[in-house]
Amino acid sequence: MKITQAFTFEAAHRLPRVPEAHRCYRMHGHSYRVELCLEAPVDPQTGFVIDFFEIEAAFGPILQRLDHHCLNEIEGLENPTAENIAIWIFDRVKPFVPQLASVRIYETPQCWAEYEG
Ligand SMILES: Nc1nc2c(c(=O)[nH]1)N=C([C@H](O)[C@H](O)COP(=O)(O)OP(=O)(O)OP(=O)(O)O)CN2
Ligand SMILES: [Zn+2]
Repeated sequence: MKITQAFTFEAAHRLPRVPEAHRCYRMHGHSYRVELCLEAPVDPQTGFVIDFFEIEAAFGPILQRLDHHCLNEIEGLENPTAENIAIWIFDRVKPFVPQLASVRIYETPQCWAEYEG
């Protein structure tokens, strides 16, 4: 069974490795959407893969490190592309939520990156 919980955060970033003429070279912001997808059997007792509240508790402190921050200043996110943010989140959530199967990060409703570890 797969379950997904979505979160949002606001953050500033710039992409230091694109050409200077690229508009993303300059500092700007996004309203990011994160989707954490978990895959595991349903516990017949609870009817849950895992309680959504447990995911929220595990991801909360990680989300706080991103929300209303400049992503370039966060260790490991010096080049904060959607791809690298997905990897960064996956690597930090997986130890606490072993059922984590993938992380999706949306920069806009039309553009996202998905990492499956
Ligand atoms: N593969 C990737 N390509 C791009 C990424 C990325 O993370 N991975 N990121 C960017 C920039 O962050 C850029 O800010 C995204 O562009 P944006 O102007 O926000 O999005 P749109 O062009 O779709 O939105 P408009 O409404 O047209 O401004 C670029 N590429
Ligand atoms: Zn951007």
